[in-house]
Formats: sequence, structure tokens, C-alpha cells
Amino acid sequence: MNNQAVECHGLSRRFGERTAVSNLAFNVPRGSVFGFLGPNGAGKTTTVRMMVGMLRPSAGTVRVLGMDPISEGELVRSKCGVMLDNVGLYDRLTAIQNLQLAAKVARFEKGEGRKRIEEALYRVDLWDRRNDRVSGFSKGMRQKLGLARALMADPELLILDEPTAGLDPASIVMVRDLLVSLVQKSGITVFLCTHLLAEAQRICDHVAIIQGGHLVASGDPNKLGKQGVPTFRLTLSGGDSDKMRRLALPKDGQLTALGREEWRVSVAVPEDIESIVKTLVGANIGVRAVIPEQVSLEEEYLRLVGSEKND
Ligand SMILES: Nc1ncnc2c1ncn2[C@@H]1O[C@H](COP(=O)(O)OP(=O)(O)OP(=O)(O)O)[C@@H](O)[C@H]1O
Repeated sequence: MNNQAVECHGLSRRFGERTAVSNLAFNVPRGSVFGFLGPNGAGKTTTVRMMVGMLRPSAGTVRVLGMDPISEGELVRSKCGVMLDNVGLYDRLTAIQNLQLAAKVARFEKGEGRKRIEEALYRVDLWDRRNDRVSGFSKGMRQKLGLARALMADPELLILDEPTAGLDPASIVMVRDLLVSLVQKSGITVFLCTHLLAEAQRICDHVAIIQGGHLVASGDPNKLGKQGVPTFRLTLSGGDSDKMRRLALPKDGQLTALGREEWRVSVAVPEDIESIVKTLVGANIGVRAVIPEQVSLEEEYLRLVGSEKND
């Protein structure tokens, strides 16, 4: 079996004169959580629409679960749970009726459909509201119901566009835990379009950042910024500024005071921290903590995407 859930090569899509997606190349390993990040209008939805066969690429290829979403569209869609931006629920129907309709479209046998609906409603904590009309639902409840509908298909690949938009903090944690446990227990793959960078850093194994239709970075969200300068946060005792200024640091080493006893040190290579600690101890400065600083995905995102609004 192909071990990539999604493979894109040179994927492009134009709308008339406008290029929405240009020469995208990335892979999404099976059984991972993949974060697809980018500002408004970056090309995320266009990419997702090509992944599920709703749009034909202008150039390049995308394969989903080893299949071509255009020529094998129905099969691809039957193996994917998709929740797009516009959740697309029927307001006049109740929560359970919406799912019954989806079960009918998916052609589940009656007993099987009932079991899946019940399970999905419990998973998103909407079982008690199953007989309420969607017209009375909050945005967050709609999101949860949209997620339940996507989960009902027991998908191999779950494609979610901003699944936590409009959710309260407790529900955000619930959705996050649900996604992580789905990946761990059922081995499904999650493709997550999101603007929540801290969230992406916490749950994604890989991320890709796009801007203006181009891929600007991809990789492990905790390592993306580390091509930059390695930094450590130090908690010291007895290190007054004069003493610290006189220290002989390795080449390219730089100390910055953050507080009375808190310092940040940047080094050329991570191994340099060892000689810095020896120098500090040799100068009778107590070293109470040395913590490698994680470059936040947010910092790296803003560096790459610039000041473009991220909302
Ligand atoms: N059907 C269309 N016709 C013309 N232009 C389109 C069409 N669909 C998308 N575009 C354009 O393609 C670009 C990418 O849009 P897309 O919806 O893929 O961005 P996005 O990253 O999903 O943005 P958002 O986060 O705001 O949803 C935008 O400039 C958009 O106006």
C-alpha cells in the first residue's frame, strides 16, 4: 500500500488570469496530522477542492489515497470525510435527520447507518441535542455536527477546514483530543486547514505554509524555524550585567538579558551551549536552568507570510 495519503506534484490551478495555486509539491504521510496553513486567499480551499475532485488541476497532479480524484472521484470521496468552510447543513432538519440524509447519500445499509450516526453524535457530544433543529444551533454546534457528518463515513482521510472555528475553549480541546485519538487508535490521516498556529504546532506532525498559491515552507512544525539561530533560555544566579558582558563567548554567541536572572543566549551551533555553561560556572555564576527555546510556528509563519493579516 502506498504510504502517502496525499501526493501533490506541480499542482496548479488558474481561474482566468488569476493563479490560485501554483506548482504545489507536498506529501501527507498516512496516519499523520497535516496542517495546511496560509492567510486568506492563499489557495487552501482551491487545493482541497482539487483533492476531492471538485476542481480539475490546470497543471500537475494530486493523488489521494493512491487514487486520481478526477477519474476515481466517487471512490476517493467515499474514503474521505470532508468538512469544508461552509458546513452545508439543512437548517430545517434536526441534527439526526441531517446525518440520516448523509447516511442515505453514502448508501449505508439501515442498521449500519444508525450505528454510525449514534457513534458520531456521541463523539462530538451532540447526542442530547440530536432531535433539535439545526436552525437553533450555534456556529460551534454546527461545526461539531459537520465534523460528526465527516466522521460518520469512517474515513481513511479526514479533510477539515477550520474545524474549531466558533468553538468554545472546552470544545476546542474536545475536537483536538478527538483528532489525536482518531489518528492514534484508527490510524486515519487528518488534513487540517487552520489559522490556529499554536494549535497546529501542538497537534500536527507536518505542516505546509502557502501564500499567494505558492508553498513557502513545509516540515515538522517544531523544527521549521530552527534553520535559524539556536537559542536557549538561561536562569542564572549571581550574573550581574557587568560580569555577563565580560564573558568570553564562543564565536557568534550572543547574550540578551530578559530579566534579573533570566537570559537568552543564541549560539552558532547547539553544542556551543556546553562551553557557555562551563564559562558561566568558571565565573562563579550559578546555572539553575538551561532550556532550549522552541521557535514558535507563529513566529516562523509571520516571518514567512509577513504582515499579511491572519484571521
Ligand atoms: N471559483 C473561483 N473563481 C475565481 N477565483 C477564485 C475562485 N476560487 C478561488 N479563487 C481565488 O483563488 C485564490 C485562492 O482562494 P482560496 O479560496 O483557495 O483561498 P484560501 O486559502 O482557502 O482562503 P481562506 O482562508 O480565505 O478561505 C483567491 O484569490 C480567490 O479569490
